[in-house]
Amino acid sequence: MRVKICGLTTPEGVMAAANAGAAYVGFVFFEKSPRNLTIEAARALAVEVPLGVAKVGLFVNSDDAFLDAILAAVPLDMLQLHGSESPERVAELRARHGLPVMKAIGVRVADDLEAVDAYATVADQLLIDAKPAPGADLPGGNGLAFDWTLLQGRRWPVPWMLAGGLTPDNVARACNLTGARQVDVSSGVESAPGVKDADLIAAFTRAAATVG
Ligand SMILES: O=C(O)c1ccccc1NCC(=O)[C@H](O)[C@H](O)COP(=O)(O)O
Repeated sequence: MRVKICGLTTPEGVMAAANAGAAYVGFVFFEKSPRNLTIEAARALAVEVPLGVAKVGLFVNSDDAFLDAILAAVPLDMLQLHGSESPERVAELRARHGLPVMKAIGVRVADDLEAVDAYATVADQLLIDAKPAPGADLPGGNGLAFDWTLLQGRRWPVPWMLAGGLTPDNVARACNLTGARQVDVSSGVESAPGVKDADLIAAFTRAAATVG
């Protein structure tokens, strides 16, 4: 089981994630988010991430200039695209930056899964997340779960992660229901929006590790 802890904002949070065995740490570059990082803050965090833990930058419909500026300063290992980027834009960014790209897809009903196939041919990984409520400020990181049974029997040709409303209490059940072997969490390991809790991070990775 591989765990991604998303929306880290402090060195303590990064170390808590690494010490708990996270395979990925996520840094948010989206102004409206309580987890948003400046370039300087992100660089300071990224250089402290232990080798072997992948540093994922989360972007929402970012333009080339913004991505260029972040990538010139912050040593990221993967781009997570969490907006309405088209399959063509995913392919373009993957080629332009030479980094693997994970495309997030929001799911509320079965029809939402139709979009996944188009991205599975151009992205390196998929992030299957809950679709936010209409009018929500954030396209992700809302602590909202979706109906996990929608994923039963679904398979894609690239690795995928399950996200959306996961917590230490529900992550094992979510993985057993969906067959997920990678999970992503943000709100479920926070004591307040944007404030990661080391005990919850450790509890989350322990619970994920119980999945057979
Ligand atoms: O975390 C944010 O603030 C955020 C902002 C804009 C786009 C995506 C964002 N977060 C995505 C995630 O943290 C996760 O990939 C995923 O949505 C799960 O979040 P949560 O339900 O809070 O565990």
